[in-house]
Amino acid sequence: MRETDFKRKYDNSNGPLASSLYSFLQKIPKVELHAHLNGCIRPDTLFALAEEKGVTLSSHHFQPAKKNENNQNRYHTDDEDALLYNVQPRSLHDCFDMFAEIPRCVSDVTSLRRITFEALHDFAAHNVLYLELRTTPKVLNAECDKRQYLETVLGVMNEFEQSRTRPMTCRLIVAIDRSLSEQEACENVELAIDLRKSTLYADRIVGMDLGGNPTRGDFRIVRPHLERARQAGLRITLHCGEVADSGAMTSDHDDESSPPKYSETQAMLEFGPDRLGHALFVPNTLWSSQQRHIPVETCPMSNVMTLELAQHVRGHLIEGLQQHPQLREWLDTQYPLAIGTDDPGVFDTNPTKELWLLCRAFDLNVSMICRLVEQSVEYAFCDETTKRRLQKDIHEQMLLLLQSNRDK
Ligand SMILES: CNc1ncnc2c1ncn2[C@@H]1O[C@H](COP(=O)(O)O)[C@@H](O)[C@H]1O
Repeated sequence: MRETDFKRKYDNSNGPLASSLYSFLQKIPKVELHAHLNGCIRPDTLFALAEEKGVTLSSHHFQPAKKNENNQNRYHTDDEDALLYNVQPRSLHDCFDMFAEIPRCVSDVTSLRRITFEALHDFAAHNVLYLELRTTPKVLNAECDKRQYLETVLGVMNEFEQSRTRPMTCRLIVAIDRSLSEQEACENVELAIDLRKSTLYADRIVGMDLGGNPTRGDFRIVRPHLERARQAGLRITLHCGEVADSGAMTSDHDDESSPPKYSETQAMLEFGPDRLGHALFVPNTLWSSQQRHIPVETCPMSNVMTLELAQHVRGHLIEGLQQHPQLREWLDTQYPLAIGTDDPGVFDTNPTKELWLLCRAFDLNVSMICRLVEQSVEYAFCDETTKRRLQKDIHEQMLLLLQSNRDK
């Protein structure tokens, strides 16, 4: 089948073929480079853990998804109809409220093991062949300090890989929460460096992430610790420009007598991270030509929700995504991108849904989306041998899938 035929077959936006597109996308091999462990929690697991531990969750945030009643008949109704809407409250503010509540339920090693296993299982179910999962190490209780927290997650990754006939390759990124203290940042970096000395974890821990509430904290405080991590061989990804020039220290004064404004986004670009998370508000003037090649981890559903893009179109996700501040330009200019889910449990998403939304919002055909996925392996933090093996596996699987569609 030629590319134009594919486009005709799979790009029928509101018609019954939408489900064919979804099931095709579900089968393609994928790469997930931007997922936060606690944000992956299955809603059912969260409710079960809350009950078990006697935790009352805020009813505003933790409720089953509702359909947008006003618009149920506006679009063609097919199996995929439920995917079109997300009217749950998930502004940036809402989701950080939720992030504060989840650890009250994931409060011991047993529940940490459970959410890790389930997250890995859920990614593998969408044929993710390579996963970089990130998490902020936490002290859960007297039996579980930050080191045990990370060792638990790493242990589950080992078990998961060994138990599957066609294993998903799992890697860990140790996260720093920018809203916490410098000491926390320092501890997380030292822990990541120390754990990598063990042959058990040397390959498994690949990088550090700076995340957390973008309206809090200051990159300048964390920067020396990230520098140290980089010198120790860890790769660095930064949540950057998630809100307009993030950073609590930005000066309000802009007259000639006052010192130049501190731009956190600029400082992050100058640091030269290996990848950027989100990069929603990075003015064109800030990027030097070299920085323009820093790959971006983009998370369509998360962006639609935190920027409240779908609110203006009655919760319709595709129309919401079309308002994304950067994606159209990135796709048009073939900017280096990796498509991620961010927090599948919080945003009611999964790796297939992300690709499906992207295809439908920006009129991408399946060949384009396959190319995008294949290219994103290049931005992974694993070693070169693993990358080449993955590229080969992904390419072969994609060819087989495209071939079998041609034969139908
Ligand atoms: C919505 N976009 C986002 N922007 C920034 N940080 C985010 C995030 N989504 C998640 N996190 C970070 O990941 C933590 C949850 O996973 P872990 O407890 O680390 O496994 C959140 O508390 C936040 O620090």
